[in-house]
Amino acid sequence: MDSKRLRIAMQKSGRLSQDSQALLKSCGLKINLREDRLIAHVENMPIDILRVRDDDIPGLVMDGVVDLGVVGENVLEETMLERARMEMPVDYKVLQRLDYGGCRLSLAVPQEQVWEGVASLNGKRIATTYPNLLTRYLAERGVKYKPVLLTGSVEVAPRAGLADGICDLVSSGATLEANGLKEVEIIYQSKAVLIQTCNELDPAKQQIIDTLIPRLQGMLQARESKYIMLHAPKDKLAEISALMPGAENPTIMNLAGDTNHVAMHVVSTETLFWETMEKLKDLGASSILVLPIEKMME
Ligand SMILES: Nc1ncnc2c1ncn2[C@@H]1O[C@H](COP(=O)(O)OP(=O)(O)OP(=O)(O)O)[C@@H](O)[C@H]1O
Ligand SMILES: O=P(O)(O)OC[C@H]1O[C@H](OP(=O)(O)OP(=O)(O)O)[C@H](O)[C@@H]1O
Ligand SMILES: [Mg+2]
Repeated sequence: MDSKRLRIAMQKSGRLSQDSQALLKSCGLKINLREDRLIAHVENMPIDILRVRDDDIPGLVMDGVVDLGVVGENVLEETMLERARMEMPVDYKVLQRLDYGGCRLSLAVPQEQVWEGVASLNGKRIATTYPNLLTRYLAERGVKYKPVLLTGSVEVAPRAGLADGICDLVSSGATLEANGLKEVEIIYQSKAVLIQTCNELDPAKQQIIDTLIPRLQGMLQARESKYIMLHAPKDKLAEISALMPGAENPTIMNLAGDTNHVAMHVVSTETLFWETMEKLKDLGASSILVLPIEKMME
């Protein structure tokens, strides 16, 4: 592998892989991806993408084997605790928190069990893939438990008689429900993050990162912003602006043949809910259009 090319580690397949690929593509990277290949070359920039299991990403970054990595904060924190325990290096920099991979690490017990707080887990068997995060959480609360380490299918452990409860990732809660479990305590909230090695980088690599970060931030900002166009009565402009978050400096234009109304264009930092649109209408606004923004640079 060419050491002058920036190396980014990403999950090969799973919950983060599609979104991570899409985000890099939206930053202008042309990724020549072949499903069977573990390294994908970026055609238009000196970047290589390493496609690995998500568990390996924090270690690859902390050991300086890759320059950047995209991983869930849950895996990052778990790896950090594990490596600290083993007295291995744990240095990394968070370059950007991302807007996908949102989930929580939660404790869950069988639905029929009456929940009387974490103290009731004392001496119980808990199945998890995240023993370090779980141990930290329970130790802070004076609870000693018996870990049952599983790397997948954690939710079936109680029914299979392997454990009394579980500690696993939840987003919609459908997997817990399908396995007769209820979420009783959230122990960690997570999203995907872009991290960088603390090793000194070649200036050429640093320059690529300096180009990528504003693009990435522009994409993330654009994704949560909307371009709003509407017609507004001139005497209600302040009230109408106040309903649209982040819309401090709207563009105001005259409307041909109408002296009472103006056209108003606004970049709002949040999407507009139906309820807000209804309030705008009550204030006399009309022709309200909400458009997605593809890219942004301030
Ligand atoms: N239900 C979910 N909703 C949203 N994000 C999730 C969900 N489950 C997991 N994640 C996030 O995505 C990451 C990857 O999850 P996935 O289930 O694909 O991991 P995995 O099975 O360990 O994959 P790998 O084969 O790479 O080890 C998790 O560590 C977490 O940050
Ligand atoms: O609350 P929910 O929306 O049901 O999501 C939670 C499930 O999602 C994740 O697994 P995933 O589906 O990624 O499969 P895996 O365990 O095989 O990796 C996680 O490990 C849970 O099992
Ligand atoms: Mg994994």
